[in-house]
Amino acid sequence: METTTTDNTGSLHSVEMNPRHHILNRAFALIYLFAILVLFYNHILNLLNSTNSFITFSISFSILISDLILAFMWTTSQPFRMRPLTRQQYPEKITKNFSNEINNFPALDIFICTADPYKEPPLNVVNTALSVMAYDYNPIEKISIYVSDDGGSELTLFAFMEAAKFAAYWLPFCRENKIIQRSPDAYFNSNYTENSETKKIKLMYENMKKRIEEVIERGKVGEDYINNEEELQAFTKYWTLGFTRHNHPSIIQVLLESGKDKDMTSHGMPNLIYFSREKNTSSPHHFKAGALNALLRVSGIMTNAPIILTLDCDMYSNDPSTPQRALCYFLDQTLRPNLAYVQFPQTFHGLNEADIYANEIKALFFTNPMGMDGLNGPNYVGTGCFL
Ligand SMILES: O=c1ccn([C@@H]2O[C@H](COP(=O)(O)OP(=O)(O)O[C@H]3O[C@H](CO)[C@@H](O)[C@H](O)[C@H]3O)[C@@H](O)[C@H]2O)c(=O)[nH]1
Ligand SMILES: [Mn+2]
Repeated sequence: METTTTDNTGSLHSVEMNPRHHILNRAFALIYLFAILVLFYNHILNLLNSTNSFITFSISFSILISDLILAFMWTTSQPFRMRPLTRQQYPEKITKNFSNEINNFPALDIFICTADPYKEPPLNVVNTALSVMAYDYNPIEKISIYVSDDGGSELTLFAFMEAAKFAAYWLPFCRENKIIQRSPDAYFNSNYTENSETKKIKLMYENMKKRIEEVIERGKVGEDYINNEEELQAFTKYWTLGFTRHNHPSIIQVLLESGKDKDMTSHGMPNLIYFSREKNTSSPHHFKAGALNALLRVSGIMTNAPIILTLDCDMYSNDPSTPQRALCYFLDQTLRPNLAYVQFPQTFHGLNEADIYANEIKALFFTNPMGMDGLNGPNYVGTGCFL
């Protein structure tokens, strides 16, 4: 396939324009436009011939209006087909060409928003967090994960206390075995090779899952689930009489402290912070946007990383080199003045194979953003975005 690729050797990323793609898209648009014009010509003829009966006139007229709306929608989507771009990153070059960067990646703050422990099970949020805590990042201590809980739920905090303990085993397991799926749930549902080590870690995951699910079922964290004085203090300090999810002071609980907490192999760990912003019924909370604003203020004081990744609670990262891929753009000084964010597309799991209902939403996450990239840059889809 003939393509135009811009890749100065040593560059951390390349951009590819496929001229055949462009010509075919444009030719198709032209043929389609011609067909639309013929259609409207036909509609107008029908309209003129139906003036003697009110009913046939109104039918012809309403069909014309509907087709006008569809043609308008088609026209607005066409610019995205004119100049689509494909991008490629070379994270392995960060090590080669930026030897001084390898031990000095910039700090990265990761925001994960959740809002309700019953609609968004904490076990899923834990999987989201573990998939990014286990990123290949050097040093891992530079990563800080902030979990924003708009549900203000002790159940979510409990789930993350458990996750912090499990992470001490999960992170070295992923690192040493070069696991790709670093969300435990996705990993144990994949075709992994079973051996004594995977059996052991699966058992630990199942234990954590059982504890989290039992607590959710009971609706409160019983004393028998609390392991130490520190945990007890966190629950009794915040969840006092009069605490409701719509009315409570802010809660910040540091569950893992990088530099202090180590995993089972004495390797460092990222920061893990549970956070629930202050809420009261008299002021609007502005949903996820409000949560992100509060996270910006908290992280600004605690870690203030130059790069932030935003994630929803119902997703996980499926590639441990993701932050390095984003760095391929952020480390490029020539790109920097015009670079607002680096966004990854969402892919969905659990769809039927042929995706007959188009649940992948390919146009929203692939086709349109790649087309916008060739014009002025893609729109922000709200998640999976480094900024
Ligand atoms: O008061 C709230 C309400 C929601 N959320 C979180 O916001 C995220 C997105 O909400 P969801 O209900 O899952 O929306 P979706 O339609 O699945 O998400 C898409 O649409 C949202 C609204 O446009 C964007 O914010 C998301 O990034 C985008 O993935 C979730 O993590 C929620 O936990 C909060 O933190 N606080
Ligand atoms: Mn969602």
